[in-house]
Amino acid sequence: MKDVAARIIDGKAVSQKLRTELADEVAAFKQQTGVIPHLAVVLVGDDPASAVYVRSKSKGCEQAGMAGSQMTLPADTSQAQLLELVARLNADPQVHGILVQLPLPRQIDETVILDAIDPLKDVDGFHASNVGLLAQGRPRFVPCTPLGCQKLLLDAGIPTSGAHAVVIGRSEIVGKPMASLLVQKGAGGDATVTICHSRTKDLAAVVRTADIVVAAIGRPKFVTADMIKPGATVIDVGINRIETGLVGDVDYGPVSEIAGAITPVPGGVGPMTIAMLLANTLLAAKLQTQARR
Ligand SMILES: Nc1nc(=O)c2c([nH]1)NC[C@@H]1CN(c3ccc(C(=O)N[C@@H](CCC(=O)O)C(=O)O)cc3)C=[N+]21
Repeated sequence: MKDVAARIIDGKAVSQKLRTELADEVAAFKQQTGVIPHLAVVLVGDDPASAVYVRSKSKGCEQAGMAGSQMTLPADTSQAQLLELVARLNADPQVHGILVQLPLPRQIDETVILDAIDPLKDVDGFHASNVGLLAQGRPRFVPCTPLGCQKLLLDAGIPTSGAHAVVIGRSEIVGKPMASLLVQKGAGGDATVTICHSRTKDLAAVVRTADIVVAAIGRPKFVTADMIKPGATVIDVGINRIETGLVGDVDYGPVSEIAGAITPVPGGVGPMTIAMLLANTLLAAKLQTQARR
């Protein structure tokens, strides 16, 4: 047993640092090109939690010296109407990044919408061509949450090369791209990667072999202390709103007594997601400014 509490990986602090660096890069880009990077965020429906994220995204843009705009469509918007808005944003040379907030109402097929976004404006990295580029090891836009997790590991000096990383969850937006990043050659990669999911046999035994655990299941306190090898690094991607407030996918108290390092919720991965979205918006502006010359 390990009796020293884990090091807390402070995602809020790391994201602040990255956002300050980004603001300098944005200023230099504006000076060189006269172009102001612009992120357009589209929200369908009036889910209050989504509205809060959407506002923090456009606020983040302004803090970094970029432009943020948001469009809210009614919950009964049709797929055709949303496609029309996406086409308009695709054609707008002032807009460099487009984010359509997920989940979408049931009458709209998410993959149809995501694949309609211009891949050079796809700051979420969810378009099939960006997914393919990441899988091929030549990433363009990498999904913000897994990219933020990788940056946290790098910033905290957690070695990934040769480490056994276990990703719990096989979603297209976190689990799969996270595994791609960790297995890739180079810094923040070179890990031996296992993906666990709801059909995995003896998941606890697999997770117990991990040097790095990335929990992206979407179930509150799913990862318990008995699943963690002493000294392992635990990255908690979960954002679960329960009666007692916001909790992650990790049973934080007990796990933090076993782990070597751990991300809290809130203040861990969440703020990094926003920072990566802003970084991807600058990348989008750069790609489009080059493309037009
Ligand atoms: N197209 C699309 N792209 C997304 O990136 C996307 C999305 N749809 N739909 C919803 C999820 C969720 N998401 C979060 C981002 C930041 C925090 C975040 O900053 N959380 C803070 C606290 C938040 C709070 O207190 O409510 C934290 O963890 O410290 C959380 C969740 C992005 N998402």
